[in-house]
Amino acid sequence: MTDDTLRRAFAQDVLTLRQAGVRPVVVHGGGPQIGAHLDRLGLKSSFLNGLRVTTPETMEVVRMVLSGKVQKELVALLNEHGPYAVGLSGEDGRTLTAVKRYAEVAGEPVDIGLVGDVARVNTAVVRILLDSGHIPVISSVGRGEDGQVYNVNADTAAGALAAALGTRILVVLTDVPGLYADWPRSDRIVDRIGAGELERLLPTLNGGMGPKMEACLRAVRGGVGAARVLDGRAPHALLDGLAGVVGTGTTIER
Ligand SMILES: Nc1ncnc2c1ncn2[C@@H]1O[C@H](COP(=O)(O)OP(=O)(O)O)[C@@H](O)[C@H]1O
Ligand SMILES: CC(=O)N[C@@H](CCC(=O)OP(=O)(O)O)C(=O)O
Repeated sequence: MTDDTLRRAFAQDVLTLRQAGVRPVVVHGGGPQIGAHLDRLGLKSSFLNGLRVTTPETMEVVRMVLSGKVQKELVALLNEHGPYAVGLSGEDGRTLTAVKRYAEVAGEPVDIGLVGDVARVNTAVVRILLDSGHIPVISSVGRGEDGQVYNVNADTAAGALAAALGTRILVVLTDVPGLYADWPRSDRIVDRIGAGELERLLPTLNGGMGPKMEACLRAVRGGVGAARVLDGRAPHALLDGLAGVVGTGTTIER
């Protein structure tokens, strides 16, 4: 999403899917864009368990960048060929109700501020948009029942939405070719993995792969047909991945 050519190829893929009768829902993050904006403001930020430690000041930037910048750019790109895409924050229509999430270090919970997990999904507005032929584009910001706005990891938001909508497939685009079997070594990619095996593997995963695989697990456990982690650095990764081009990514099966 930080490379214009890749972003355009992604938008084309989404539009091609829509034209083919698929009803895509786009959930986006924007970690690098948030990082760049925090730098510009001279604000420091750090990650724990792949999650950004989020102060109220950081939250303001996260919300602004995700719902105000990354989302609007993506919507504009999708709408170059027609009035298809509609941007929604997880806050809108109470799509994502969040609950405070803690990191875990040595089995102990660690407070990482305004980071949220998805407690509940309200699919009403998303379904209205899908039924009217639109492409919902959703940012991973949620509101808690406590009135607080929470920073939700984009993979977490996508996994929860996929399960709530009962989608056929969850596709996760990232910056590696898939799940490395022997991380930090990168010579072997896991082709496919079942939910049970992934659950056992989950505590050993670090960095952003933790929330990503947890989201895939949540999706398939929640009834989604399959989840696929694909290398978003390859142009048209989305269409190639769905077409089952051999050697692409990691598939998480029920
Ligand atoms: N087993 C693993 N396989 C692949 N990547 C891993 C693994 N463990 C940790 N990672 C890290 O997770 C990163 C992907 O997560 P993240 O940075 O959150 O991506 P995104 O921004 O796409 O959500 C990779 O770039 C890699 O550094
Ligand atoms: C809690 C948490 O870590 N939130 C993420 C939200 C954006 C995101 O997930 O963006 P990517 O998909 O580009 O990583 C963050 O603040 O970076």
